[in-house]
Amino acid sequence: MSDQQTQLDRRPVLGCIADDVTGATDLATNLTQGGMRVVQVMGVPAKEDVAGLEDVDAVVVALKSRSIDKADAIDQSLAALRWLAGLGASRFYFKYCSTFDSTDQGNIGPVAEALMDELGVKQTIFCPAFPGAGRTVYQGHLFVGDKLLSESGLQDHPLNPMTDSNLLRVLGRQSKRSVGLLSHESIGESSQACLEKMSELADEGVSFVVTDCCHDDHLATLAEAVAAMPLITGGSGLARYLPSAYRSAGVLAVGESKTCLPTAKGRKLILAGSCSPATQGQVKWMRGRCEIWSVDVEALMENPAAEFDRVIAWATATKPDDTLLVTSTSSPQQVVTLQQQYGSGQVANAIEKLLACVAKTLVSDLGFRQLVLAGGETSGAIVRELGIQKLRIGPEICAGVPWTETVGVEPGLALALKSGNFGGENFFAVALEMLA
Ligand SMILES: Nc1ncnc2c1ncn2[C@@H]1O[C@H](COP(=O)(O)OP(=O)(O)O)[C@@H](O)[C@H]1O
Ligand SMILES: O=C(O)[C@@H](O)C(=O)COP(=O)(O)O
Repeated sequence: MSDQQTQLDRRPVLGCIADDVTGATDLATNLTQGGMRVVQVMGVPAKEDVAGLEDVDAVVVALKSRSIDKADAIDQSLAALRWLAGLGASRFYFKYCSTFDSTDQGNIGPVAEALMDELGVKQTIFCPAFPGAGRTVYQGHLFVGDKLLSESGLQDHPLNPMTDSNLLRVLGRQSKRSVGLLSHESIGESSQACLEKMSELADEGVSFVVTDCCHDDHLATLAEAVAAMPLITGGSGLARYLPSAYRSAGVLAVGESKTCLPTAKGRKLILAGSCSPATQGQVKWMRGRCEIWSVDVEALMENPAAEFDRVIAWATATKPDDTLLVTSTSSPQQVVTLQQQYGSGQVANAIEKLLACVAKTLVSDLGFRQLVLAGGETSGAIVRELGIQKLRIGPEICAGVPWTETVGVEPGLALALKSGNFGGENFFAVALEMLA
């Protein structure tokens, strides 16, 4: 038994590694709804840091490894795996985006491969589907609502444009492993049929299995089929059905998880760095409904300190009960122009840094305590700047986005970390009204 385990009453059943922070809360809320007690930690904690992890069923480690160099993503993911294994977890979940955000270099395939090697696992599944949020997979092709991934707006993502909807091809470019399909026919039949098909694929040397999934019943069947696998990979949809599958398999006690809204009181702040179509619509919807600062990205690139000073001066001049929204969201054409002018990494970093520094100053100097953040990379940068280490998961605002509350830091904050492409057009207002 490891030192970590001796300090815990029970071992978590499931250890999760999420490649971004909004993805982590998405996963955590789905596991919670399935009845697991879940804690989310930011980055890989120190070995001895097990506070707050007593009596949990699942622990989610939130990394910021989606758009970094693949060697670094592998190192961080392996460190997370080892820390979770040290807690006693025996099953692991690698969570990435339901829109499979990645490039030909990775990081989904290479990280999955490294985790498989570390665990001595020969086969794993790739299940990004999340029908509740409109993500389905048919014959290995990913759809967002009624559109193929490559026509859904994700083809214009600033960091990982998704221009191919065929996940077998996408993974085939990221790894030398053989990739196969578990089709909706097997999944529609039964979990036993899935196991037989996966075993056939294994005999053919297929170690990466992309799973079709058209609706929630498919996820439930798939969850049963994979309940014994040491490593599974996917979006968060499958997570909703895993707790029940684990209970049926006898590895998770019957229990319920209760969630409650965060109690932090204070000013309300929305920070949106996502350029996804959903966030663009949500920002537009807020016009006239709160005070908005649109970042002048060109001015920021020329003189970051001056743009920061302007945002803070504007925020300081607002009334104490105003809700503030600071956004850099731009149309695909504007993003391309800015990237050509300054470089995509440079623009992304400068905006993330600005929003993170604005968040820090508004929290520490102006009493903002209820924060809604839009965008995975954006949220990762802000949460890091705020020094947040653990989150308690609260009630869901929309599919995949819960309210959360910081644990163990002063001042306590209510945080909603929204995936760029999640939520209806009134998401920001709905989220904040829940706390009113
Ligand atoms: N106007 C812009 N031009 C170029 N890049 C931008 C702009 N606004 C934001 N970005 C960058 O785009 C990235 C958006 O990623 P992210 O925050 O993960 O959103 P999403 O959840 O939509 O993927 C961030 O790195 C952000 O800094
Ligand atoms: O699976 C999903 O779609 C989300 O959980 C997710 O990963 C969000 O990523 P961002 O769109 O970058 O916020």
